Amino acid sequence: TQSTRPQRLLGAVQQNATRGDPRSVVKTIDQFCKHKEWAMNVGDEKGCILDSVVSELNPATVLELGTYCGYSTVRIASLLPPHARLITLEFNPHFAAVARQIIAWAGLQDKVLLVEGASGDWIPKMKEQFGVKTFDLVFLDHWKDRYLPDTKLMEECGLLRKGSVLLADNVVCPGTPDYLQYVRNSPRYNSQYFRSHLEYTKAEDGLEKSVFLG
Ligand SMILES: Cc1ncnc2c1ncn2[C@@H]1O[C@H](/C=C/CNC(=O)c2cc(-c3ccc(F)cc3)cc(O)c2O)[C@@H](O)[C@H]1O
Ligand SMILES: [Mg+2]
Repeated sequence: TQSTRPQRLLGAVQQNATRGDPRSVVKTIDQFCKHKEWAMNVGDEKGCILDSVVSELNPATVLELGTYCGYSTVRIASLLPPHARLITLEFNPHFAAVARQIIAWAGLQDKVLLVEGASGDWIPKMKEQFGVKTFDLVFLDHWKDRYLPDTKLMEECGLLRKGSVLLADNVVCPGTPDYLQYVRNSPRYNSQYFRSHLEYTKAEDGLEKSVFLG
């Protein structure tokens, strides 16, 4: 049977990255996407911005929406303090299976909880199912038309506190116009655009960092 791109990406990690070394997993995926096949990982340029936001925030609880192959999951989890936890939501079982193996190859499975299912179904269950109070950081990188409804849902479910940070990928390309308009015009957020490029290309893209004001 034909392999899928995520399977080929996993193969590259298993052949070239050092087990237990998140940086080598990240580097291997970026090499694969630059020289073999493009894939929709946040990439190394926006990834450095992601790293700086995570390092500065030093979050105890992180939510990622849209795991895909686990590239940003590995980047974030590798920067978390020992008892911090990252919950990542992915509704495609094949992508989830690949991501689990990539997260395990990086040795980060103890910090990461990959939950299979749709964000809209799981966000309302975060408190009762996982004992989450609020999230210090949310990384949005799933279907672009879900950023706004899921943000409103997180507000309604009391999952954001004063100072919680939303970091959104692709606010320029493919673009998330309704989400941007909301966080940039709502009095409940302080929003900032970090200009960068679409992963592995010269096209413009960027990350929007929005601090919830409570
Ligand atoms: C409600 C719900 N619940 C759970 N999982 C969910 C979910 N909605 C989606 N997912 C999951 O998350 C990933 C989806 C990511 C979507 N990302 C993009 O479409 C994307 C596209 C580009 C891109 C840019 C220029 C182009 F020409 C082509 C593509 C770049 C990117 O960085 C992207 O992120 C994928 O793994 C999907 O199964
Ligand atoms: Mg993205």
